[in-house]
Amino acid sequence: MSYDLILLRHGQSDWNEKNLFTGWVDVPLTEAGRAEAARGGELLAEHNLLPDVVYTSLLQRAITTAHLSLETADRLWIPVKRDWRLNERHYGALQGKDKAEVRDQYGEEQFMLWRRSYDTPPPEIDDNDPHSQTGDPRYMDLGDAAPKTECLKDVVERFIPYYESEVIGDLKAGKTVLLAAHGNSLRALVKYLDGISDEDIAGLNIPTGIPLHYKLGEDFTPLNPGGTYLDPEAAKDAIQAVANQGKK
Ligand SMILES: O=C(O)[C@@H](CO)OP(=O)(O)O
Repeated sequence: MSYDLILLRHGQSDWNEKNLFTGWVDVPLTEAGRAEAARGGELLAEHNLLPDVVYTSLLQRAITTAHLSLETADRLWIPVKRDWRLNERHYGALQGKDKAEVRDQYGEEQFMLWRRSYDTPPPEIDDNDPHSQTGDPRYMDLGDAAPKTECLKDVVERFIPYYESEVIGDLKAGKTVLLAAHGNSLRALVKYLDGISDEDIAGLNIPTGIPLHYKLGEDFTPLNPGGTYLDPEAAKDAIQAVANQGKK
């Protein structure tokens, strides 16, 4: 018995293109990002990995990516489950800031600590910051639990319990699950699936728009550790591009 789980980071967003820290800011896909999403759907169809259910975050770049890929794969009709727990990591006071400028201002070490360390969150975002989510109706139910910054550990702590209680149930029922989410929320899940250490996860980057297939065994651990990118060549270059962000 095995289970099919597909992780899909959204296609390029406006702020990926501009090299800005994004987090919970709800920016749209670029035209290139929309094309990546459609190509993602083609890859699903080519590999006969047709999702039976899709999970998305509450952010339009993941929602649109899921929609465009499912449209291409002719699976627009499947059930959709959306939850804030799949959201990108909240980037705190860095949201809206230029990555290269932050790196120049604070230095490489602090930049990488904020960006990739497991447990050092950026400073909290101020409620009056134009990029704060305070008052956003989609997070009203969260009340005081709504984050104002997060490190990767915080994402693991919100996302993994949800994965275990919701997603595993669908997998158990024999459904092929597509999870359309974000660079850091998917890093949190990959850390958990592959048992990556707090230190080593710093070196793992996920490219936009390329489906990553995990075949899970009976105990829901990967039969193909690290997963399999459906377009491995494109993934290699794209992973390097994410790693180099902030460099000039
Ligand atoms: O800005 C962000 O929200 C994320 C993903 O684009 O960036 P990074 O890869 O630097 O964590």
